[in-house]
Amino acid sequence: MAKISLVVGSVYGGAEAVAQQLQSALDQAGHQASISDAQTATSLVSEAADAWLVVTSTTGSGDLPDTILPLFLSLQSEFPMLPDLKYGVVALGDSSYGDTFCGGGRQFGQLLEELGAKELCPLLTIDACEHFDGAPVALEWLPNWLTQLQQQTTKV
Ligand SMILES: Cc1cc2nc3c(=O)[nH]c(=O)nc-3n(C[C@H](O)[C@H](O)[C@H](O)COP(=O)(O)O)c2cc1C
Repeated sequence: MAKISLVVGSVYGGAEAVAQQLQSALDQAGHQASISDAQTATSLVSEAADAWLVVTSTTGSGDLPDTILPLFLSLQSEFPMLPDLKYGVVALGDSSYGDTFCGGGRQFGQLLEELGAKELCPLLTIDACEHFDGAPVALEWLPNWLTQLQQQTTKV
């Protein structure tokens, strides 16, 4: 059983709905998952999760939504090193935006990498051009992420 904090960035609710479905699936799999309301690095780190699952859309031109931006900026300025943390990123975007496709999720993943956290699976992109509902795509990706989490947390 792992403790997992879901970190969500959403403008219109799509990423939030995906995060809720992931939380239910994680709970059903016997993990302790919660959607974090942390706005600062300190409060998120104090949740003492084994893993963070970032679920965020992109707004503007490759930017993070306002619901997750304060946390991102706080992590960037406090810069806590997180070598024991595992993470995954589920990035919602729209490929018609070209170069900035899923830029928000990519920025968050890049920052976590710089903080020394370990990415369990390559970032998942969910393209609004292809999927009206992103939840099935995320739920299909989740088991592999969980397998990696289990393997990494049982390693000595
Ligand atoms: C004003 C606006 C700007 C957007 N900019 C981008 C972008 O730069 N890159 C991208 O991949 N998607 C972009 N999107 C698409 C959204 O990220 C996508 O529709 C996502 O599924 C919305 O999720 P949400 O409901 O959680 O906000 C933009 C959407 C809007 C409305």
